[in-house]
Amino acid sequence: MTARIIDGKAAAAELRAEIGREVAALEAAGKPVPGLHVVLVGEDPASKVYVASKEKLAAEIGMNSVAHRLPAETTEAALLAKIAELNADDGVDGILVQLPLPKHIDTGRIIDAIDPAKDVDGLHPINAGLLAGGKTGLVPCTPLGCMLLLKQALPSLSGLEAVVIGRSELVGRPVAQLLLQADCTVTIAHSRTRDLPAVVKRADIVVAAVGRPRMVKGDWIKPGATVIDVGINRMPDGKLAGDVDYAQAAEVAGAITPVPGGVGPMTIACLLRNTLTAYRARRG
Ligand SMILES: Nc1nc2c(c(=O)[nH]1)N[C@@H](CN(C=O)c1ccc(C(=O)N[C@@H](CCC(=O)O)C(=O)O)cc1)CN2
Repeated sequence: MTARIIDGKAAAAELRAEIGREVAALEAAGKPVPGLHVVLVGEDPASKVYVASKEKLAAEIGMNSVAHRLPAETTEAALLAKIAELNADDGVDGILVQLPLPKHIDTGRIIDAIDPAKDVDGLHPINAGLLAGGKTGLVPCTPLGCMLLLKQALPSLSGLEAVVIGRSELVGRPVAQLLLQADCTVTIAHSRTRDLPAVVKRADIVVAAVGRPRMVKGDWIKPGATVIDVGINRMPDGKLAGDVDYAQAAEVAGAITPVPGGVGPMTIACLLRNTLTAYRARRG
């Protein structure tokens, strides 16, 4: 069997175009356009690329897109002051602080300072709590992207066995909550899970979010399963690899996301969707 490729690049382009039409309709009605503000601290090369991409794609669909680039030596107090300024600005609908932050800054303290109504990353404890309670707040972008791809790939998720590998606050935990909301039977596997291959083998849906290149092997996958690979690992040759051994898994799975071109592009499209959601919740 050769798996169907789930094309995240195409799905993301379609989602951005749809949001762009909604932004154009707001503008045509004489309303302000949504404002997305992304904060980058320091010079991490990958973060610089992601922030530039967020800035460009938000502007491309007509949003008011602003990137705040702060030096690596920025203090926690200065970053908190920047967030307070953005929280208080009525023209700001979405605030995202690019992660990882430099080590001298406490990430939790920064996330907690963002107005939950503007937290388009969905990481604030209020939004995480709403998600854990099965309610709708702002949902983290990558998990939201995984769900949109799964809903596109499968006729129904109800009753399916889902195994999420990884328990991070950014991906593993929220995607597990979303799968539960979609009536899947969910297992969160992690570094202490015993016999991980056997756990993964019973899954109809596998979401790999561990950050270890090609860790999930083809013979771990149940024939016909849907595989969502969240890993984006830069290899010594400069190429990207996912957390799943794609060549092996594609021989067994029913459908699979590639890396690059799978979940990654959905992350930014979902950020734009969250910005529009935050705008509508605040401004109608
Ligand atoms: N505050 C946040 N920080 C980070 C998040 C996040 O959701 N919020 N996620 C990642 C980085 N990220 C967005 O910020 C991101 C990662 C990957 C992609 C993407 O489109 N990847 C492409 C490949 C790009 C490449 O060549 O490097 C793909 O997979 O096809 C977009 C956004 C960590 N930080």
